[in-house]
Amino acid sequence: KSYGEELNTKKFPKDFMFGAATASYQVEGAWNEDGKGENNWDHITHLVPSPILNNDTGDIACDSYHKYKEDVSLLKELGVDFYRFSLSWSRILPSGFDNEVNQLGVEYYRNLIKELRAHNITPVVTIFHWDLPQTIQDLGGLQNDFFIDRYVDFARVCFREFGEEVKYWITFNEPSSICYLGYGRGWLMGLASSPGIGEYLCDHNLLRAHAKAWRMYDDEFRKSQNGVVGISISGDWIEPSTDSSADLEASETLLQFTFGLYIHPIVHGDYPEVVRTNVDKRSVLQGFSQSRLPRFTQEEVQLIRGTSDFIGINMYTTSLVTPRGSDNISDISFEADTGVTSWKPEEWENSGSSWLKVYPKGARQLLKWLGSNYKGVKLIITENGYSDNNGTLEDDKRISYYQRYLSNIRDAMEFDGVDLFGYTAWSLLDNFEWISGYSQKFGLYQVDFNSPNRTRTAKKSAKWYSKLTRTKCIVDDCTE
Ligand SMILES: O=S(=O)(O)CCCN1CCN(CCO[C@@H]2O[C@H](CO)[C@@H](O)[C@H](O)[C@H]2O)CC1
Repeated sequence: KSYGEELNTKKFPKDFMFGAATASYQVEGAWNEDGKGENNWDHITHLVPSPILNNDTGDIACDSYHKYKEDVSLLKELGVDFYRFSLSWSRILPSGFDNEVNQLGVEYYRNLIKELRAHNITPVVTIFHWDLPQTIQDLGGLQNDFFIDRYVDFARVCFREFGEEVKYWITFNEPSSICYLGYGRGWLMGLASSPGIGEYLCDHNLLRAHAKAWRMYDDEFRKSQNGVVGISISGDWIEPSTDSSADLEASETLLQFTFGLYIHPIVHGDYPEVVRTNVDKRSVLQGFSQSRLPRFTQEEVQLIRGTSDFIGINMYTTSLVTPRGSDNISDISFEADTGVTSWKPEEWENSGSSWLKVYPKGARQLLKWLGSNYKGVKLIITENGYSDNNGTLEDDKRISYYQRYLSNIRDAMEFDGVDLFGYTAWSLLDNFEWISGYSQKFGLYQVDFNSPNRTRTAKKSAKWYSKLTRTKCIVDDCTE
């Protein structure tokens, strides 16, 4: 049974920021309008046969490209301090390269940002949330170090075009989903999977691209624009399946392979010890003359260290872990490199997503682990939310999920000294849930995908959230 059910703390500090999030490919639609170029998701969802459930596509999605003013009115109704959204690279740079800037694409984001600021809502902009120009994916995408400078070129265009109004930037959304799922298991990017090899090339290039973009902002834009640049890291809290030392060590190992793989280089400069050692050792045993995990040069270690003004955390759920029984050395994969096996017990509380089991205590444990491993790093929850499959307006389960998770998050701040400055609900709207299509609903607002109007309707959770943003209180009455 998941624990952390009791609501200890219920009230957030008055300056704590609450927001809501979406992502470009999941809500915008207008996939080929006003000069936008094709991206990997246009490509993947148009494959025949399609790998997407029900052959769903983001061709229209929530039609936020045309309905962004309505979206902002919903955000106003929610009373959020900020709105986290992402930029479609191929809407701004149709060829993927900075040889041609699509002014209509730039205008769309300019108008959205203007509308937000007119309603006193702070824009929090994710530069890359998984939609990659197909031209760059065709060149190997993030597995090719050619990607690094293409990304920095794109980031420079974003800072230049929007940086006067945008002060919060996120370079990448969920490196592990991009690299491990995208190139390791062929899920999110090109469907060509390269477990244990392509995914590490992706990690290595993504970290260097992030660092170069942060340095470029620091050198060329920070003085005049005075913003902050971070990154959003996702992963499960990894709970030892027993309190044996082997399980405790297995938990630490998997946390280092999921969170540490990205945050350790950004904070300390290089990969975590256990990641380096495990992959190097297994690569040698497998006959590789070079480790499958590339090495940073000393110069790159200096380049990457200290390249984040904050760390965003996307948290949803928890996994149990234990060491793997034996090591089949011919198994070239991330999972084998970790040396552990993780799972989610059947009996844990469900959601509308098989991978999302409800385990509120994990929220506190994860923040505590991050706070103690990366002292002095400012944290913000850039995604947390709950799915169902029917999009019901009477979404009491979503409210309960949010209350229990938020209380545990508040506990981490109150009792574990975690330095957290904001929280983001995923998502503002029901939207395109990647290869699950529209079958999983995460929105505070229901979207009617059968109507050409893509009608938005407030769920019960939207009314609850709009009270939370104003009272900072997660229950009806906080006068304890
Ligand atoms: O069981 S499997 O291993 O075969 C599938 C695991 C797939 N999950 C999907 C969710 N993702 C993190 C959350 O992903 C995030 O959260 C939202 C909800 O998913 C997305 O809509 C956002 O775009 C994304 O940022 C981690 C990987």
